Amino acid sequence: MADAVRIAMFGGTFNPVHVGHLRAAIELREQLALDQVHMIVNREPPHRQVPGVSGQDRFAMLSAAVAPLDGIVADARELEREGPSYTVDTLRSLRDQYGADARLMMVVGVDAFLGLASWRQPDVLFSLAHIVVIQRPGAELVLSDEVAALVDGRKADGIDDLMACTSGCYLPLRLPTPIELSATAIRERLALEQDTRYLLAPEVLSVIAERQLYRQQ
Ligand SMILES: Nc1ncnc2c1ncn2[C@@H]1O[C@H](COP(=O)(O)OP(=O)(O)OP(=O)(O)O)[C@@H](O)[C@H]1O
Ligand SMILES: O=C(O)c1ccc[n+]([C@@H]2O[C@H](COP(=O)([O-])O)[C@@H](O)[C@H]2O)c1
Repeated sequence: MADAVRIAMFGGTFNPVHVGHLRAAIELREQLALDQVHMIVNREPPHRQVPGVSGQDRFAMLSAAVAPLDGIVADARELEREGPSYTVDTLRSLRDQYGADARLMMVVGVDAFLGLASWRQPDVLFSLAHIVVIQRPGAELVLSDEVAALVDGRKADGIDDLMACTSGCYLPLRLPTPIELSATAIRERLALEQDTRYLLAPEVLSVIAERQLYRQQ
């Protein structure tokens, strides 16, 4: 029998997508031997203010950034749904697309993972996917009691163990090249008209210039 397909969802507000996200997607694909990484821009983040830059513009930056990358796609499915972009709905849609045998992984950075208990139907997430938590410099993986209870008994013993089943496990993962960078820091630089080269992909810089994004009113 052919090996089961390995798919990751790497979701974000991506306002804008930066090299921390892009290196993480590339290295995740390598480390987990993934067939496809779906980078998914949320339309309406469930847990923070609606971003000043539209979903379409954030998607345009993401699409341009991943166009040269093998096995990494910009996915618009959350932009096509009304209301807040709940991850549980997105994982259902990916599960429907790839089928019951697919190894489906939800990927989040440590900072996002620490808030898991306040997500919509956090226990259901595990019935749809594994959760892979990537380290992020400056964010320590110290779990609240609520998150500890959610992941209790689910920790995988490494990548092979994770890939032995379709969903339900949790794996903290160190990537080879952690990058200390946030979209907040980028927005601050852009607001001050400071140089953001080598923090953003050149393709993203072009979209920002063409669409005149992040300009002060
Ligand atoms: N430098 C990074 N290294 C690893 N993971 C990251 C990094 N930056 C963001 N992430 C992860 O990528 C996902 C999407 O993050 P998001 O789009 O909110 O970026 P951000 O840089 O955290 O943005 P902001 O500063 O606006 O909060 C989250 O799971 C987050 O933890
Ligand atoms: O489903 C939820 O309730 C939920 C709550 C908080 C965050 N998320 C998702 O987590 C991902 C990371 O969020 P962010 O804001 O750090 O980019 C992104 O895909 C969000 O839509 C999802």
